[in-house]
Order: sequence, then structure tokens, then C-alpha cells
Amino acid sequence: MKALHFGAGNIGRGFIGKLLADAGLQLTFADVNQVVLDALNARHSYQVHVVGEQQQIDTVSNVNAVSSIGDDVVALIAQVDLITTAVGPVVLERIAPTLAKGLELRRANANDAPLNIIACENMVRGTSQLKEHVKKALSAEAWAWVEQHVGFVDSAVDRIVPPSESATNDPLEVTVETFSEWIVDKTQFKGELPNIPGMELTDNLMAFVERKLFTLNTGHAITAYLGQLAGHQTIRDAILDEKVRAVVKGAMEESGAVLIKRYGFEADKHAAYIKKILGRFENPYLKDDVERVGRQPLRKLSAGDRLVKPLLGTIEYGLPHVNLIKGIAAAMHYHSEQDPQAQELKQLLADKGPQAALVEVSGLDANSEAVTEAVKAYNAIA
Ligand SMILES: NC(=O)c1ccc[n+]([C@@H]2O[C@H](COP(=O)([O-])OP(=O)(O)OC[C@H]3O[C@@H](n4cnc5c(N)ncnc54)[C@H](O)[C@@H]3O)[C@@H](O)[C@H]2O)c1
Ligand SMILES: O=P(O)(O)OC[C@@H](O)[C@@H](O)[C@H](O)[C@H](O)CO
Repeated sequence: MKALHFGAGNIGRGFIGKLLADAGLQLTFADVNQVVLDALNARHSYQVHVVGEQQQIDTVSNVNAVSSIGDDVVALIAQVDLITTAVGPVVLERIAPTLAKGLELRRANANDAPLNIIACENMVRGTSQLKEHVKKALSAEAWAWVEQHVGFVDSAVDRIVPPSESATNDPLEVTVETFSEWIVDKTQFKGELPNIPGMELTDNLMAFVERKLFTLNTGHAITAYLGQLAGHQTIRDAILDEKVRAVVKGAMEESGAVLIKRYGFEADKHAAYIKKILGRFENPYLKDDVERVGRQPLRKLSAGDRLVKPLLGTIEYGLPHVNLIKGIAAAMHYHSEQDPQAQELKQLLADKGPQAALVEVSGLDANSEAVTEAVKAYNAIA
């Protein structure tokens, strides 16, 4: 079985690509980073440091790489059995035209073998969003063929993988936590269901996507934003700060109450899930900067993402949300010289003030109590 994975970054090399290669799939990474492409094609292998209470170094072997721009990647799309991505939500739209070209070629070559595409991004149904971008790039005829032969499979992906701090400056080495979870929607596959150790199949994906994004990522983001305000550089230092921890835990409990109501999760099991996540944030073997976890604050403050979506859930069910509000206010204070979205947010706040800026990025109602509460919390921090 042949696989093509877009995005040879942290989660690509450290999780999804590793699982596919370990399962014996013939794996090619597609990326735009020439240093990484050259290193993969020179060595065809790299090391994954799995760190936690038990530590091990795994070697991922027999992998190739191709530029995600050009004819080679298009030719591969026409041949492979599985395509996965871990490029970041904003890049999905950029790779869609290439996917469309490859699917056109596949059709022209009369390759009717089933192909499945799985986006492994921190998004609610990211593959379905990618599907819409691909559809826009194809004729109605080509799309009818794609719908028959190509499965667009949504997934939830969980493993904390910060950029590696390789002692040897190896651009391929990656450091990952021991925990990992990749859950895919089995109802969306074309052809036989794949048997890839580490890939779990479910027919109830939304519950898993929301559980992960609105617990781990909600708590992670708030740890980063409050951590930065308190002067911490890493997620571990931030979560060990009792004041930060109390808000983070409170916010995960608030989003948890929404999830319990919506999906019928058992309260004690969900409390154990939160406890485990807090332990993962404390991992002493990972150096995860608040700037990585807080990256792209406009995305994180948008309506469907980890801060505002759970808040909307609490409003829907009439549940408390004081800690989620504190998290949103802290996100509005996020600053980073390297992050264009942080710069944009800063400018927006300077131009329009906190109320209008928050309404613009979050889609929240300007006259809602939630906006008033968030602006009050923002000003209190200022
Ligand atoms: N790192 C984590 O802990 C983690 C965990 C779960 C999910 N995720 C999700 O995985 C995705 C990737 O995150 P990451 O941390 O691995 O980021 P990353 O920046 O380490 O990796 C992204 C990779 O995509 C590549 N890329 C950019 N544009 C491209 C293009 N047009 N074609 C092909 N490749 C391109 C980059 O060069 C880079 O190698 C994000 O959606 C993130 O939310 C990350
Ligand atoms: O990747 P982002 O920017 O959506 O979120 C940053 C982190 O919260 C995220 O990468 C986590 O490490 C990951 O989701 C763990 O599974």
C-alpha cells in the first residue's frame, strides 16, 4: 500500500508519518521545506525520541520525500492508496489545487482504485473543509468521478510534539510524548477499511473531535496565554503556576460540562481525562514554548475553535464560563514578534478597541453579555 503525507513537520514526522511507515506502507512525505526534503531523500530514515516515564528512540525507515509543488507530487496523487496531511489549517486551501490536479490525472489514467484522504489538523472536520476546497478546483464531471472513488475521512489527532531540540541540529529528529491518539470516521472510507496499528476507527467522530479540541486544546491555549502574561516561557512552567492552573482546570471543567451535556460522557471519566491532560502539560521531558501553543491567536479566537465554541456551548446550556472568559481575555493580550496573526490582533485592538476587535475575530454578538464580560476581563488584565 502506498501513502503520501503532506507536511513533514512535527506531527507529520513524529506521529502520522511514523504510524504509516511502521505499518509497512510505502511512504512519501510532501513538503515545501527544502532542507527537510533533501535530508529525507539522502537518508530515507530519521529518529523519533519518545519521552515520558519510559523513554525510547525509534527509527522510522524507508521513507521518501517530494516537493509539494510540481509534477512529481501530482503523479504520486494519481497512484497512492492513502493521502494524509498535517500542514496546519490555513495551508489546506493551498494544497487543494494540487490535490485536484492529481485527482484529474488519476481519472485520466483510469485508476479506479479507492483512495482515502485524511486531514490530521486541529480542526472540527478538517477533511470535510479540504474536500470543499478540492471540489471548487474541479469540473462537475471530475467531481462526480471523485465522489465515486475518493473517500474524504475526518479525524481527531492527539500527540504533543513541540519542535525538537536536537543536540546534533538534525533537521529530521523529532521528540514526542508517549501518549498518542488518532481517531478516524469509519463511515467515510471508500473501499476496505485500512488496518493501521494506532489508527482507531469510530462511527461517532464528532464526540471525539470535540472532546479533544475543546478539552486538551482549550486548556493548552489558556495555559499558553496566561503563562505568557505571568512571564513563563514553557507550558510546563505555566501549568505548575497555581494561579494559571486553577483557571486552566476551571476552563476545561466548563467546556467539559458542555461536552457531558452534548455527548453524554460520564462525568467521572471526563474528570480523569482532564487530570491526565494536566499531567501531559507538566511533562518534564518536553520543552514546549508558550509561543508554539499560543500561535495564530486569530484562528484560536475564531467562532469554531477551542475558546469561543465551548463558550457558546455554555451559553446554549446556561452553564458557567468565568474561566473560559479569562482565557479569551488572555488570548487577546497574546504577543509575539514572529507571529503575523499576533501582529494583526495587536493592530486590530489598537484600531478598534477590545469590544469591536473581539466581535470581529470571534463572531460573537456585539451586545452579548459574553463580550461585555470578556472586555471587562481584558481591561482588568491591562
Ligand atoms: N505539534 C502538535 O503537537 C500537534 C498535535 C496534533 C495536531 N497538530 C496539528 O498538526 C498540524 C501541523 O502541526 P505541526 O505542529 O506539525 O506544524 P509544523 O509547522 O511542525 O509542520 C507543518 C509542516 O507543513 C509544511 N508545509 C507548509 N506548507 C506546505 C505546503 N504547501 N505543502 C506541504 N507542506 C507544507 C511545513 O513546511 C512543515 O513541515 C496542525 O494543524 C496542528 O494543529 C499538531
Ligand atoms: O497546533 P495548534 O496551533 O492548533 O495548537 C497548539 C497545540 O495546542 C497543539 O499542537 C497540541 O500540541 C496538540 O493538539 C496535541 O495533540
